[in-house]
Amino acid sequence: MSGLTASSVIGIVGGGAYGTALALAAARAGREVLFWARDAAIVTAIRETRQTPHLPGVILPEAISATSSLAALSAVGAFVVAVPTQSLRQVCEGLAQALSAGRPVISAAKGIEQATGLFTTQVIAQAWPGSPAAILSGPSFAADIGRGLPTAVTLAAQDANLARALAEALSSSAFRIYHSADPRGVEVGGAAKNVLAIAAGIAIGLGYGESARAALVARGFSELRRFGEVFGAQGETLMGLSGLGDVVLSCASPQSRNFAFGLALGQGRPIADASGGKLAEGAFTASVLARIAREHKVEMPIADAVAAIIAGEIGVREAVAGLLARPIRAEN
Ligand SMILES: NC(=O)C1=CN([C@@H]2O[C@H](COP(=O)(O)OP(=O)(O)OC[C@H]3O[C@@H](n4cnc5c(N)ncnc54)[C@H](O)[C@@H]3O)[C@@H](O)[C@H]2O)C=CC1
Ligand SMILES: O=C(CO)COP(=O)(O)O
Repeated sequence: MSGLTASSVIGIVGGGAYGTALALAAARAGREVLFWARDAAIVTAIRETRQTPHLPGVILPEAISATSSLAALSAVGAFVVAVPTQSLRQVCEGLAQALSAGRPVISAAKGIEQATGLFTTQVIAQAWPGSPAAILSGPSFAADIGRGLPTAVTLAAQDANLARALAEALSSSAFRIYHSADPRGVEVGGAAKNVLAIAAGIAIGLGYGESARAALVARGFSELRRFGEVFGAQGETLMGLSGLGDVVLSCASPQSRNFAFGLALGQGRPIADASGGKLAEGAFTASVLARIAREHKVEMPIADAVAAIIAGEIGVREAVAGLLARPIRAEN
């Protein structure tokens, strides 16, 4: 069904932290891996030292070969694309120009495309027509995967058999992949959790404490669930690894770049340098998430507040005061 065989090479597209971690995971699953990075320095570093600055201290096995040529990926059996959501279309268009279509493409990006409001599997379907799209998402820091710590994620595709084949091909004892036929549910969780993690970081940065964080996480998850329902996401998916699981991880740990970005905002850092140069996907997804919610008349006050803060329309204290002043209502 997937065309994958035991000897299929896995192509990892995206030279950053998560691409490197997923290359390692695939190699640990017994796969030969072709790792594509735009940045030639990353390719050289891997070839010469078996290391990259994105996962310091981790030695990459020989099963991982690195290249900066898209054409070199021609023999790959399935692709994993691990680039920022807002770059996904451009990268997939590049793949479409360089290679024939038809092989599965797994998105590892967590976000919504700003210009179109599309989820990442929809972007892949448009940018590389004829290549079945899947999504891999769930609570998993690249550094944890790099260290071989136990991690579990969800891989979803509309075709349940494809999702199962891909999950089996990439799983190992330390990196367990559950499969699902609810890609939209998985994508909603991954995109919305980043916005929620920024909100949780802001609350902690402001010194509002753990009770406030728990309240935000619970009310934010309620928003995520309402949003997911509009897109036909299954409740079990939203309550699973890619939804609740990733909300729990990302809202709890400064290791999350989104949480750390919110923390810095709460501590008074200006928006322009609060991310410390790191990718905080939620900062790009907040406005489009809030916009789509408004269009579908889904109430998402926490996402709205994060979007307004990032747009510079409101300060963090004012935003929290606005949330606390909302009318008392039934919990659901
Ligand atoms: N780092 C992590 O722990 C996790 C990251 N993710 C997701 O993975 C995606 C990528 O994140 P990271 O790898 O962590 O980010 P990163 O910032 O470490 O790396 C991003 C990579 O994408 C490349 N890139 C950006 N635009 C490109 C373009 N137009 N063409 C080619 N390459 C381009 C950059 O050169 C860089 O190598 C994000 O959506 C993130 O939410 C998901 C789970 C965990
Ligand atoms: O998605 C992640 C963990 O599941 C990584 O979170 P950050 O992108 O916030 O670092």
